Formats: sequence, structure tokens, C-alpha cells
Amino acid sequence: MTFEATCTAPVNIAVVKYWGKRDTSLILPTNSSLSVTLSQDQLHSKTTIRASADFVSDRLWLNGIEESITSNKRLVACLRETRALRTKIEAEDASAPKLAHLNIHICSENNFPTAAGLASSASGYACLVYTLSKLFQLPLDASDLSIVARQGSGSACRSLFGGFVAWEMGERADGADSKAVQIAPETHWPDLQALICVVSDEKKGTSSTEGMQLTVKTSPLLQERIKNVVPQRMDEMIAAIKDKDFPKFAELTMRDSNQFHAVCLDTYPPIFYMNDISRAIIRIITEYNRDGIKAAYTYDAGPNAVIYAPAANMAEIYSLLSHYFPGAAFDDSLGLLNNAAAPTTLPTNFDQRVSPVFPQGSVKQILHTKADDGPRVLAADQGLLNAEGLPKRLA
Ligand SMILES: Nc1ncnc2c1ncn2[C@@H]1O[C@H](COP(=O)(O)OP(=O)(O)OP(=O)(O)O)[C@@H](O)[C@H]1O
Ligand SMILES: C[C@@](O)(CCOP(=O)(O)OP(=O)(O)O)CC(=O)O
Repeated sequence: MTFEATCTAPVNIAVVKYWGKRDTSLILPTNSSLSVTLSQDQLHSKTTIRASADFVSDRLWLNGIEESITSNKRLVACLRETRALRTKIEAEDASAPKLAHLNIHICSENNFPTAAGLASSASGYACLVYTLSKLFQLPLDASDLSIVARQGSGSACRSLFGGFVAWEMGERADGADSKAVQIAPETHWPDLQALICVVSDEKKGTSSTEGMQLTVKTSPLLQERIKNVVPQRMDEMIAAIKDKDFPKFAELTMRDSNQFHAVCLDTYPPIFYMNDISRAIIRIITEYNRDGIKAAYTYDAGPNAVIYAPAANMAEIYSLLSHYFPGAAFDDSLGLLNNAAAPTTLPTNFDQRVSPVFPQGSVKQILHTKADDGPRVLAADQGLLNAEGLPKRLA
């Protein structure tokens, strides 16, 4: 007996950041957070999971390389939770195929660099849990599944939905109320787009997991953020999204990114995620916004910038970036430039002195994308495993 499912899941980039856990094994956060789900047409994880009586053990291949499952506590937790739910279904319905006890092969690929601060753990664990839910035919909604995905990686819980997604921190010790909810679907604000500036695609120095716990232990500023900043900011951000108020959304996004990096600096010893290029992008966007907010930057646990802006501003922002950071590869799959060259003139009144022009290739790649939908189920012929249950493609 063989059962299989293949799905893709998106990344999400937070505009109110998650940073800090109150329970490190259940992955319960010290504050609520909010993100925008970005299109899987540009960035996604893709996962095939097959259950078969022929398999002698559970196995996992990530980007074509076999990895241990047993040494990955987070993956074990996601498997344990979903198998327990399947076992219950089989106990209650004698006609349900017996899948829960079968070994599984998991094959997953990210179409972008893994562990480089591009939220691969978010799309990766969201995809794992969503694919398991399809394989096991679990009657759970996306919020229920988010509780499982959260145990893989906190930010993964928000990738179970498209559009604008809050992770409600919850209060319970068992985490049953620490889940993602959709604030608005992707269709609510189709005008909101993003440019991802890949400053580095190397594995980062301090992982989010380690970094945030050092912040919890040592940063007094984090306590101020948790108690007096985020609760009100969540309300304001939800209102700005509902009203499609870009200047408000943008200001809150930039303030929250700034504060997240301030708590990293307040960590002892300090953690630096941004570099000179990241800071130059902040100065360029700040100057661009001098007479009214037209774009918002945000940075996660790495130097890469994500710039949110209305569609109409994107060509101008792209031309600014390509002026200061020449040589960045650009994938124009959304047709921003319609294959024409980027405009070479800078916006009128733009004070060019805000930043030097950086050497070729300082920004490696610029990706143009937009808010979009949640996980997708793919057809059987899109699977990543061959007839023997091994990856069709190895690294
Ligand atoms: N497709 C996937 N399937 C399963 N697990 C994955 C997948 N992609 C990534 N992961 C897990 O996530 C880890 C990378 O997470 P990490 O938090 O270090 O980087 P990141 O997600 O790129 O950065 P950040 O979360 O700070 O934006 C990988 O080592 C792997 O364990
Ligand atoms: C800066 C962030 O991207 C931190 C993401 O942290 P992770 O979700 O990667 O951490 P773990 O729960 O330990 O896996 C902000 C955010 O996405 O909200």
C-alpha cells in the first residue's frame, strides 16, 4: 500500500517581528507577530511525502541531501503530532486506511537558499505539516495546522495562510491558543508588492533560535517591547492593513524592524544582523520617503532587505537600488520592467549623497514579488520521489 502527497508552501516576512520564546520546546513566543505571505511563484518549499509498507524507516532528503530525522527534535514533534491525529481517525473509523504506523519518506526542496535569513524554516515546516495533513487526510483547518507547524519553527505557523497573517501568542501553557489567524486574504490588498534584496545568501552567523534566547536572557529593552510596544502595535498594524493605509503600514513596519535590531544590539554580547549594505538601503529608502512615505524596509535575522511598496512605486525603487547597487541579478517574472532597462534617472529632489555607489554585486539579486496565497496541493505527477521512493534528484 502506498500513499503520497505533494504540496508547496510560501515564505512570509514579518512586519511585526517574533523574537523571543517563553517556552522553547513548544515554541511559544513572548509576543504576538504579524506577517505578509509572499508569492510561491517566486519563493517556495516543495515537499513530497510517501507512506509505504515497503519502507524500513522514516527518511528525509532536504535539497537532495539525506538528513537525520531522529536528531531533529522539531521534525520529530511535527511527525508525532500528525501521526497521533491520524491514529485517532483510524481508531474511530474502521474503513480508514491504516497509515499512521507506516514508515514515510520525505523529500523537500527550497527554490532559494536555505538558512540564509530568507525564511526557509517558515516555508519548510509549513510545507511539511501541510503535506502531512494531506497525506493523513486530517480534518484540520489552517489555524489548527499552524499549532503543529509552530513546533517546527515559530514563524512557520504564519505560512499556513495567504495574505496578512497574525500569530496570536496565546496564554496557555500547552500552546493550544498560540496559533495563526488570517487578518485579510491576499485579494484584500493586491497592490502591495515586495522587493527582496539578497545581500548575502550564505548561512548566517547567529541562528534565530539561539539569538532570540540570548535576547530573552539579557535584554532589558526586549521587556519594554513585549509589555509596552507590541500589543498596541499589533492593533495599529491590523487597522492599517484593513484600511489599506500604506503610509501607516510602512511606518509601523520600519519602526518594528528598527526595534527588533535594537533589541539585538541590546543583547549581551550584542548580535548584529544588518551590515553596511543593509544600512545604506535604510538611508536610501529614508531619503526616498522624505516628502511622504512611499516604501518600507524590513530586515529579519540577516542582512537581506525586504522592501514593501505599492505596485506603482516599484520601478522607481528598483532604479534607485540598481543605481546604488549595480550588477544585481533581477528576475522580472512579474513584468515590472517589461524586459526594458530600468529607468536610469533618480527621482526629482532625491539627495544622491545619502549613500556611496557600492561595488558591482554588493546586492547579489533583487526579487520582485507580492502578497499571495497559502499552501498549494500539487498533482501526483509533480512528486519529488521516484518509483522506489527515493529522490528523483540528488544534490
Ligand atoms: N524545505 C524544508 N523542509 C524541512 N525543513 C526545512 C526546509 N527548509 C528549511 N528547513 C529547516 O529550517 C532550517 C533553516 O532555518 P533557519 O531559521 O536557520 O534559517 P531561515 O529560515 O532561512 O532564516 P530565518 O528563519 O531567520 O528567516 C534548516 O536547517 C532545516 O532544518
Ligand atoms: C527575525 C524573524 O524572522 C525570526 C524568525 O524566527 P524563527 O521562526 O526562524 O525561529 P524559531 O521559532 O526558533 O525556528 C522574525 C519573524 O519572522 O517574525
